[in-house]
Parts: sequence; structure tokens; C-alpha cells
Amino acid sequence: MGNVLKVDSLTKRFGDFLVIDGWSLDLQEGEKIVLLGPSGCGKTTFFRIVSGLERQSEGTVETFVDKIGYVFQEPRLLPWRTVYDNLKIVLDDEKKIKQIIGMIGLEGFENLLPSKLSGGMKQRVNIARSLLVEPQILLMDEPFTSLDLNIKLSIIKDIEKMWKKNYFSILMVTHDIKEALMLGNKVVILSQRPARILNVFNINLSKDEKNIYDKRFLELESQITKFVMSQSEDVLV
Ligand SMILES: Nc1ncnc2c1ncn2[C@@H]1O[C@H](COP(=O)(O)OP(=O)(O)OP(=O)(O)O)[C@@H](O)[C@H]1O
Repeated sequence: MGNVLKVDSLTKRFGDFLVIDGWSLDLQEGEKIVLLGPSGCGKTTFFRIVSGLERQSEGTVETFVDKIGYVFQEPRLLPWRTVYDNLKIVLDDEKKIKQIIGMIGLEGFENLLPSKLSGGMKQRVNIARSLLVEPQILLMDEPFTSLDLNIKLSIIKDIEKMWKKNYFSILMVTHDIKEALMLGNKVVILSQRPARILNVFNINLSKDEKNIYDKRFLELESQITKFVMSQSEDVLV
């Protein structure tokens, strides 16, 4: 298993304003890392640096792959195009589009315009669009924030199906511990701005334990919540 991303002592300032303070982390092939941090701690800035849209102040970020997919918080679909056509503009390959539509729960919605879709369905299209080009790294910037718990859990299960098929690496940011535990192999806890990496939890939950009522799931959720609360006077969740 090789590294797909290596971040070493990454620091980002906007003028004198320190946002990211010395982050180091490695993302391995097939690994799913979730960064858990409060609003405004620099998560989007980090993704912009990884994608090459922003330059770091100090430290290094190396990517060892050429295809990086990006799922934004808000689905950015073309409103005048159907679900199918929103996918087709990314990759004009009917077989692959049909396959992904099946895997990510969009069957029967292919010919609808985005305005006819619920928030959850729009986000499914958004994710399908990023996965269609088979990225080696998928960056997800709080993709489930405005969705109900049952919908986000169902989308995470579908992403897991895609992950089993293509074994890409995932880096997701969120402020929701349940989401982090459902998706991640590793949960990295970030502090308030200037954001530092405070702790890394390895998540070794089996398929059955990835269930919000499961005893081990609840134990880990409680352990991470306690850690986060002990680090900050502000409530994160
Ligand atoms: N181009 C910029 N110039 C100056 N300050 C910036 C710039 N981009 C971001 N910032 C500041 O850096 C901080 C981190 O922003 P960023 O968008 O990365 O946070 P975030 O963790 O993604 O926030 P949220 O969860 O609210 O989306 C914020 O205080 C923001 O105002």
C-alpha cells in the first residue's frame, strides 16, 4: 500500500492571520481519513492547497496520483440539464454513467432536472459526478451538512460500495462525529483556528459495528466527544 498524499508541516497564513498550523499527515492508497474540526478552522483552505488552487506558506504537500475528485458542500449542478446530462458532461460514457447511477441510488431519476430533486438526491448526483472519472483521491468538503441523518448514512453506505469496487482514497472534512465514524478508517481531530492536529483515532469498526446503535460505535463516539470537549470550551457538535 503506497502513499497517495503526503502533507508535512503544512502552515498557511493569510497575511499575519494564521489558519493552518503545522499539519502533517499521510493518506495511503484505499485509506479513508476524516478531518473533524469546527467551522472556520481552515478545512476548505486545506483542500484548496491539496488541489493546487492555493499555495501554502510553509511545509510541503505532495500528491502521488493524477486524478483527484472534489465533492463540494453544495451540489453545483447545471440547472438546465437532467441528472443524466449533468453526468454526461463529465464523462460521455453511457455504460459507466448507467453503472454509477445504479450504485449510488439514482435509478429512476435520470431524466429529472436538478430543481425536481431533494437535497439528498442532488448530493448523490454531485458525488456520482466526482466518482465517474474514477479519481484516486476523493476530497469531500462537508458533503452531508444539510441532510437528515438517515439520508447521510444511506449515501455513506453507497460511497462505501463504490469504494469497495474502485478502492480510491478518501479525505473528508466534517464537524459531525457520526459521519466521521461511519466513513473513516482514521479520524483526525483539529483544534479551533489556528488549527492544529490534536489527535488521531484509528477506527477499526467491522461492517456490523458501523451502525449508530452498536455498542462499539457508541463507545468510540463517546470517547471522541470526550476528547473534543476536553480540548475546547466551545461545543463542537
Ligand atoms: N483568501 C483569503 N483571504 C483571507 N482570509 C481567508 C481567505 N480564505 C480563507 N480565509 C480565512 O481563513 C479561515 C479559514 O477559512 P476556511 O474557509 O478554510 O475554513 P473552513 O474550516 O472551511 O470553514 P467552514 O467550515 O465555515 O466552511 C477563515 O477565517 C477565513 O475567513
